[in-house]
Amino acid sequence: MTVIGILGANGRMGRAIAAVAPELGAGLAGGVDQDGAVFGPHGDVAALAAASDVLVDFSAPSALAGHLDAALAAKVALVVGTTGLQSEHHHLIDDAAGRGLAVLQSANTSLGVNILAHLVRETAARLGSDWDIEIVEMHHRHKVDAPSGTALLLGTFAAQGRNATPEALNRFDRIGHGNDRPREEGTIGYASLRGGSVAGDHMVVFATDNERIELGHRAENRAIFARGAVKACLWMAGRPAGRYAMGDVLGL
Ligand SMILES: NC(=O)C1=CN([C@@H]2O[C@H](COP(=O)(O)OP(=O)(O)OC[C@H]3O[C@@H](n4cnc5c(N)ncnc54)[C@H](OP(=O)(O)O)[C@@H]3O)[C@@H](O)[C@H]2O)C=CC1
Ligand SMILES: O=C(O)C1=N[C@H](C(=O)O)C[C@H](O)C1
Repeated sequence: MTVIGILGANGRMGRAIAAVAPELGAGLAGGVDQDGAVFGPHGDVAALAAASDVLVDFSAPSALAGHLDAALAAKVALVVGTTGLQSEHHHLIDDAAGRGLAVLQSANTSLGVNILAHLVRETAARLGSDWDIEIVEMHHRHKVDAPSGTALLLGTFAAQGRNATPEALNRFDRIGHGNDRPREEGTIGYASLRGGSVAGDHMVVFATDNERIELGHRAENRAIFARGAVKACLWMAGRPAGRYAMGDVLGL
């Protein structure tokens, strides 16, 4: 049986993962957060890593470097679901993969969003730059990062469809830069709403003169992310070193 250690175990996602792991046939070594053990006998990340086949991290970007080091030292795979990652965090992940870690990073572990990402890439590839792309997301009032990691993931797939990088196309600054700027052709815009208990809604709008295509996904609860994360853990345990994505697990 694959045994999982949960990082960020006291959080909404950490608790959701602990709840679904048994029904998917995974064992639990325990869970820690920044204050130590949340459940199980292991009081820090190093001890938990040593007792696990794979670690799963849904915590905070500031914790990532320590979690990568602990996984490398214990020679166990790591699944990273934390969002709000900046380019320096992605470099740390690439570096750890180069130093022998099997690491999967995904801003959204649900099947539905990963299917949606492929539909977005395909749609963007078939439409010219006279089709404006806007990504709208809504999440619960406790979420700290914006735009969501999923919105950025969907924007990356849209940019790929246009043979471009998200860095070249993304625009985050429509508000606060004066009132004299029409939309720049070919760019990808983002809007973030926060309120209530929304688990995660995403909509990608392709708009041109007189018509629109809207491709979207609504998460009704966190169990969809938690099940995807546990499936990713089961798939990652014992994998060779390298950086993986949810599409590898799902065969997309
Ligand atoms: N990939 C995906 O499919 C999904 C990703 N997410 C992402 O997962 C992350 C967690 O979300 P959620 O569970 O809602 O957040 P919560 O705030 O509920 O939980 C975060 C957990 O991480 C712990 N934590 C915070 N900072 C640190 C640190 N520096 N070191 C160790 N542990 C730390 C917290 O401990 P404490 O309580 O002591 O502060 C808490 O246990 C977010 O980035 C979110 O966007 C969420 C859903 C799905
Ligand atoms: O914080 C959340 O809750 C979620 N975060 C992820 C994101 O930033 O995209 C995934 C999901 O939408 C829920």
